[in-house]
Amino acid sequence: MITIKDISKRFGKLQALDKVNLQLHASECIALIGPNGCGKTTLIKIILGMVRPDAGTVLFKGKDVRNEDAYRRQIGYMPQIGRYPEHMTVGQILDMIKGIRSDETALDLELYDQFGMEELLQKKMRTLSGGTTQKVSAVLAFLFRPQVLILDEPTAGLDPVAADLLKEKIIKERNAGRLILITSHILSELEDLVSHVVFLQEGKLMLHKSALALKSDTGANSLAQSIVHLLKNVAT
Ligand SMILES: Nc1ncnc2c1ncn2[C@@H]1O[C@H](COP(=O)(O)OP(=O)(O)OP(=O)(O)O)[C@@H](O)[C@H]1O
Repeated sequence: MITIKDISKRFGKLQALDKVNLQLHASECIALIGPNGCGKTTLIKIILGMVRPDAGTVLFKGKDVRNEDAYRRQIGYMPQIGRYPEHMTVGQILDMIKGIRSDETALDLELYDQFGMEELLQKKMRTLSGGTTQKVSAVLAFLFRPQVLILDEPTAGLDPVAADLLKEKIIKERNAGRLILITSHILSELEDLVSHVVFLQEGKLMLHKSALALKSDTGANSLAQSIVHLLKNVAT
């Protein structure tokens, strides 16, 4: 569904991404992992058209995304830190985004209900805790039933109950055939979610493998263990 071809990006002297190639398909849940600053968020933002690559192309369902905006409607994005107009209420934010979309899709209100958004509608964004702001971001990412979900550290700041609800939702959407790209430093939480692992280091693609192959190659019992194995081997 998404093809990343020879993508490179520099910020001044820093090579944030170096000729990255990837093919991502429907029904996959891909963990995008790697050390701080390895280029994960930059890659996500290039897929979303928020950052322009210096070289290379992104294809969405075979079409080059350059100069094309419509594909973004098919992607739900949950940023690492959601930034919203501070003076607006949760209800106003939701109404505004529904208004911008104005399409006929029946909304997915599952997380809206589970996260108790109804009780928060009158609250101004600036009064929300970090975790509650994350809940608003999660609700928005899933609301329009996108075919692709890009979740950047989605459970960071969520309480354990909310994190569990979000994980259940991710599994449900993966099973319904969506493509899910997720970054997380909490390896144990990827265990039940992930079908494939993409590992970046210093902007380079070091590995793209199925979770099953990774476990059998490393002889580890869990995905978390095999990723630790991988990180240690790369570090030495
Ligand atoms: N707009 C920018 N201007 C300058 N440098 C940038 C910019 N955006 C990212 N970088 C740099 O590019 C590198 C990759 O950043 P990126 O945010 O993609 O890393 P990451 O893998 O998502 O890190 P983390 O795990 O900490 O979230 C970092 O060194 C970062 O400082």
